[in-house]
Amino acid sequence: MVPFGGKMVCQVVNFAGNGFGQAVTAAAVALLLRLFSGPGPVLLPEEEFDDADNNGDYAGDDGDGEAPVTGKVVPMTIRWRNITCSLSDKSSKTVRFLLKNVSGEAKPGRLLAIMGPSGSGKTTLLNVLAGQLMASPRLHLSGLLEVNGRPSSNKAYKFAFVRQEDLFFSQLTVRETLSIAAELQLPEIASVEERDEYVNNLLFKLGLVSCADSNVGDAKVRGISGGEKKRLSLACELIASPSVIFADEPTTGLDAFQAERVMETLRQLAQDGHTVIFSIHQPRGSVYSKFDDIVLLTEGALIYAGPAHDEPLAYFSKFGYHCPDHVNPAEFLADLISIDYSSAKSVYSSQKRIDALVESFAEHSSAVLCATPLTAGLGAHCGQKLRKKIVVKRKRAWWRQFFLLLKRAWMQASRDGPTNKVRARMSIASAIIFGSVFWRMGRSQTSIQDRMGLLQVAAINTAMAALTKTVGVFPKERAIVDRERAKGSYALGPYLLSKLIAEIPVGAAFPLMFGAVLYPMARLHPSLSRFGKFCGIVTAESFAASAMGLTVGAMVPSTEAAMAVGPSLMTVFIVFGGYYVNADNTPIIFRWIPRVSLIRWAFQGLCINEFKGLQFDHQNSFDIETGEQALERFSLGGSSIQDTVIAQSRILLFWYWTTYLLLEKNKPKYQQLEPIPSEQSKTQLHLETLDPDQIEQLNQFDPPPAKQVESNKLVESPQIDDPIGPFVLEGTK
Ligand SMILES: Nc1ncnc2c1ncn2[C@@H]1O[C@H](COP(=O)(O)OP(=O)(O)OP(=O)(O)O)[C@@H](O)[C@H]1O
Repeated sequence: MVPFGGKMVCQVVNFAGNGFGQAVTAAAVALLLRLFSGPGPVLLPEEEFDDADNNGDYAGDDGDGEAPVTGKVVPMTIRWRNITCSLSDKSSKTVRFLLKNVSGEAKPGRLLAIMGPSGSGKTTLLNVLAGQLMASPRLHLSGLLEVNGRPSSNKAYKFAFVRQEDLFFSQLTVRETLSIAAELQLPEIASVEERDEYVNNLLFKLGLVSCADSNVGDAKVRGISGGEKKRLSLACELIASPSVIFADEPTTGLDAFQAERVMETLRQLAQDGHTVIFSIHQPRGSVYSKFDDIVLLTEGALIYAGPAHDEPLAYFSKFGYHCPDHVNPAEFLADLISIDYSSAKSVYSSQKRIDALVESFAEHSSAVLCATPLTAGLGAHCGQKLRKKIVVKRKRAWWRQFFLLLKRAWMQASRDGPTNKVRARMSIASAIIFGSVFWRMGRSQTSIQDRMGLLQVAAINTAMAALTKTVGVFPKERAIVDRERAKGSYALGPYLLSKLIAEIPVGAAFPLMFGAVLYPMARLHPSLSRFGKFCGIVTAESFAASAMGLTVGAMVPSTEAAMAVGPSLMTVFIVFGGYYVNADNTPIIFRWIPRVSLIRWAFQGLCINEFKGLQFDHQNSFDIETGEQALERFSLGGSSIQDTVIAQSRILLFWYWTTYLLLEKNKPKYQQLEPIPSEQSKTQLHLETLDPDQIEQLNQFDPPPAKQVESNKLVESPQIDDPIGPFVLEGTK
């Protein structure tokens, strides 16, 4: 089929008068309306933190904290030594050290806080310990990490990672969120009663009973509080009974009350036998008092690691840094290890102080490292057992995953009143605008052009509405899905299929509303079956555009990027939508585009549906008398509606398949921890990255402990390349 193009449009404009202008006006008005209405509601929650909720049924408050959570916690001791993480910059040939020879230990039943100023490497260290540092060719990561006396692999034991951003399906209640997560993660739960008991225990444990039946909510509709979201994140992570819990700044953004409750929850979890490691910026005194151990980092270097409470204060007082009475120790420590940027002099003096403290701790820690037996036999044995368990970890059957995900997707799509209301209003408003512009089209010759213009605009509007809705939501949903899939909760196939099916009823409602208002207003082909087909075609197009939105969302890293890419890509399909350009008149490389343009197929289907069987008023011999003649003139005569629907279905499947491949391909990849290189090769590796001046500087640098040559750059120190041995870091008493 050769679609009609520019020349034909000119001819039609000549005989149709203002039809083209009407179409452009309507499209412009619709576009403005869409622009000013914003990107539309977002289904998934933004990070929203708020005030305290004083009616919480919190475990720590009421003594319910001992309600058992199903699943035994296997004690895990994590030790790390000489963790060095560097970031190379090829253009400037420099290496920046994010972590410098960091060593430490986290034990079961203890709460370990990683503290330090912003940018000191807390999150980097946490990610390294959890094996979750995103891979990058510029990064180099080395060191030793062992779990219960065995070299660590993050698949060798169960761990939870609570990230800074809490992401949930906003329309599910707290209980539903946990129930579905439990069913997906624990195939061994066989009955509904068992599941409910498990979930109730978790709700008690995390102090979520009072909000169990509240929606999680999002930026548009208020749901649970920020602190409750954080505890829900913890609850979701606890489902698999992890031995180790990592939490990245769990109190950031929370008010003091909520922060304390979250910290109390972590302390309870530690008391239950979990090893808890978290980063924290500057806790208040009551929060600091809950820590068992701390690691103090500054500019990636260790300044103290060992017991918390008074030990670090005693340690630093040895160097003349005394914590005044009634001062929060955490604030004192934060000030001590931060660079004061208020003046050049203060920068110099604080940098000098920090360098000296880093050096002292390096010497001190090598002096106080002493051998302690591991919970060895038991630990290693448990590790082995776990490894086996995880290797054979079962997933729910494919169909069961599908039904659970279908249920969740349906709840999310159908309950999202605000989003659905806005979509409904937009569909009806667009239909009213187009219906007014193309009000009651008659059967004159000029109405042929009007009809074509209206059908093109209807196709564009439908596609854009579906696309913008999907790209506004999917990148965030993808983040949840990535996290869940990283836990092995389900496969991509059931997820995508459940999403497609769950969104059919809600997704179809809006094109139907659009059609129901526009059709009579514009007085399109007056027949019920034609009206049905009109709605069917725009609905199919809407799903194809949504599928395209999924691909865009899977391709780019953020909603903002998806919002930029999606409409731009759609513009290409609009240009080749069958109305504006004849593909035969374009360079050969563009001629395939109309075949994959969902707008062109929708337009073609709508035209066939509209024109077949219509009679037009005619006076001259060259006038168009029938709809068939009009279709012939626009090279649409040889096709059928069925062809166009099949083409739309193919396009839809193509975009779903592409989304699947992209999601598979863009799975997060983590940086491997390399063993510490031998002395010689390490020096060589380091020298390769330095310029002559820096090598000269390094040659003058003699003493063994870590030394900062330039602030936060070019740090290296010879390592003792001995195998990791059991050790403990102790503060000086
Ligand atoms: N993949 C990376 N690429 C480039 N720079 C990185 C990367 N990862 C971390 N950094 C840099 O390393 C430094 C330490 O980052 P990190 O997030 O660990 O600090 P932080 O102590 O957690 O800071 P904050 O408290 O502000 O979150 C920062 O300057 C950061 O920009």
